[in-house]
Amino acid sequence: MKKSQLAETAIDRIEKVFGTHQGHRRAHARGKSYRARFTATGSASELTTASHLQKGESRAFVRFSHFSPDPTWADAMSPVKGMAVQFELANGEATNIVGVTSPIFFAKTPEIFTEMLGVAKSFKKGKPSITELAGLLKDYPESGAMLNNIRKMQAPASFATGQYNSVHAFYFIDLKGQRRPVKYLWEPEEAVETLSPLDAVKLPVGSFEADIEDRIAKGPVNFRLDVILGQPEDPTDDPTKEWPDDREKLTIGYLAIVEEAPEADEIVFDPTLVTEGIACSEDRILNFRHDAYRISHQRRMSEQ
Ligand code: HEM
Repeated sequence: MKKSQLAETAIDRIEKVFGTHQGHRRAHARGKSYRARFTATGSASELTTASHLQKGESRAFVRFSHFSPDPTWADAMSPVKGMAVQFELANGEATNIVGVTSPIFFAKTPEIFTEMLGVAKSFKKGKPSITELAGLLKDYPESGAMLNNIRKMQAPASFATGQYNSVHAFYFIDLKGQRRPVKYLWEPEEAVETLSPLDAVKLPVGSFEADIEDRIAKGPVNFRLDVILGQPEDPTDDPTKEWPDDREKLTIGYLAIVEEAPEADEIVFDPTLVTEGIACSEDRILNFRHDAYRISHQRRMSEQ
């Protein structure tokens, strides 16, 4: 199957499992968008020629979200939260960093992702095909481990207290053309804080949005942008694998989120939108996301 056909199938299956929600993103449907200022420290200059990572300031949009494709789900049912950032570049172009509060993804390839959604379809009818799912998890143990983690995972207490991972690796490319694998990590200025599942279920729908609005009304909500520097043995093609904890981290910038920006709701935060000085890794899930996000965008815009 061609990559774009597989992406159509994946989006069709998301709709089958979670419903079609007119005008909404087909994943991370509920969220809130903001304006931000990004200040690059300049410490990435030796590793990449990317213009927004040279010492200085740029403007950005940020969208916080709950992972569910169903916008009516309670905040607690989406322990994975998203933080998508789009930087405006001096040449009029843009580039994105899209993060979630999990360091890994549950499927290694687009085919596995789409196959798993095909099985999940039966959950909706209240008759989970346990045999099929068990077979699938036996074939893909990395997915089983991740799904177990999600079950145990605690949501951040606020969008402002989450740590957001790019999950995929990217390459920084320096002036001489040398490539260095990196992963991004947004670290909150506030202490990292999570919610117990018991506290999370008490929260009314939309409480995360109300909380972040309150915080921003009082002053900027701040994040630090770190890159984790990969070593040659670290996998760059597998989003189900974390890199070892002891990898060097470099702080390359600070983000101050300052005001609401509903106009950013239309943005497609395609993680493959990189700029000169940065390249996507070979990770097939990362590259698949380009088509999936385009299709979701087409569908949601045609419904407005
Ligand atoms: C097979 C893999 C994946 C598929 C098919 C997929 C699909 C989607 C779709 C359809 C959207 C909505 C796009 C739009 O309408 O603008 C979306 C949004 C999002 N996805 Fe994924 N996704 C995948 C993997 C991931 C991974 C690995 C991450 C981890 C960083 C991620 C994080 C997000 C976030 C944070 C958003 C919200 C972006 C925003 O605020 O607009 N996704 N995803």
